[in-house]
Amino acid sequence: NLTANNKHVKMLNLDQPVVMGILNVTPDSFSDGGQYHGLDAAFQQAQKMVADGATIIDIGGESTRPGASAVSLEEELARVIPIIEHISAQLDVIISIDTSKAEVMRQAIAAGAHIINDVRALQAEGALQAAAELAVPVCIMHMQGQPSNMQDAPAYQDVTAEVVSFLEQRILDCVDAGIKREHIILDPGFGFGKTLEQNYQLLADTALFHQFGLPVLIGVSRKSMIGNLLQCDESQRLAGSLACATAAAGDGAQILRVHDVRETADVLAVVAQLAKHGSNK
Ligand SMILES: Cn1cnc2c(O)nc(N)nc21
Repeated sequence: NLTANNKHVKMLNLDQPVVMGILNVTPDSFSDGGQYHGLDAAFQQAQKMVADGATIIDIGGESTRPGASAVSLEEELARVIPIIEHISAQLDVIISIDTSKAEVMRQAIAAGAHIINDVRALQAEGALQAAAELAVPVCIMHMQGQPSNMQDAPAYQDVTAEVVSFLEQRILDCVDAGIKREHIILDPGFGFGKTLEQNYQLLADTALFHQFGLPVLIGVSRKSMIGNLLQCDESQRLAGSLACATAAAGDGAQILRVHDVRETADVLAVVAQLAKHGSNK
């Protein structure tokens, strides 16, 4: 169990897989197209995701889709702090801040966020120290390259072995920096410097990421690994996303980061029910 920050002590019980609802407050987010840019619209979306079964709301002010451009600190803060304050005051839900910037981490936690979600695994200036000082759960994710170039030519000898060993080393770096080991959440980083085949290899290998005894977060919702396979745009990727969620949950993933909360929560309920009946194979 991950205890969120002392501001609102919330227990994140991961005995069963939980849904993390995506709340992009960016004008170019690849799926919502920034329709939640306004505070009220964003809050209503958060409210709906909580009602639909989201245990965590992941708030991001800088799009990390392939080719996305960087966002200034001021702009990112302006996008995320108001909505964090609003959700923290009005909803009983765990809030994660999707950011790589140390200052955004600090201000987001001060504003009521409980978890740090960093696609750059705390590699930016001051991020490791900030996460250690804030003493909250933190998700570290593997990315090859940067959003601006990661999909140009992803290359691995053995994608799973290399992602596993990156996370293994990053855990050591985090612990050395003073982060409690039990506060760390691991994420293979689907779509972050991986080809379609490499993404499916990682998904097939989900169970291997449990070797560290830490929660595993999976984010495949509506991604190109589904779109390129099915040749469809984001609005047509629900079935593919749910198939991936089913596979990941079946392999013990604890947190699923998704756009379609209701449908994913239903999938997890069925997977949990099925898991109660050990097979007789
Ligand atoms: C912000 N973001 C986009 N995709 C993601 C993924 O797969 N994992 C995590 N932790 N964050 C993500």
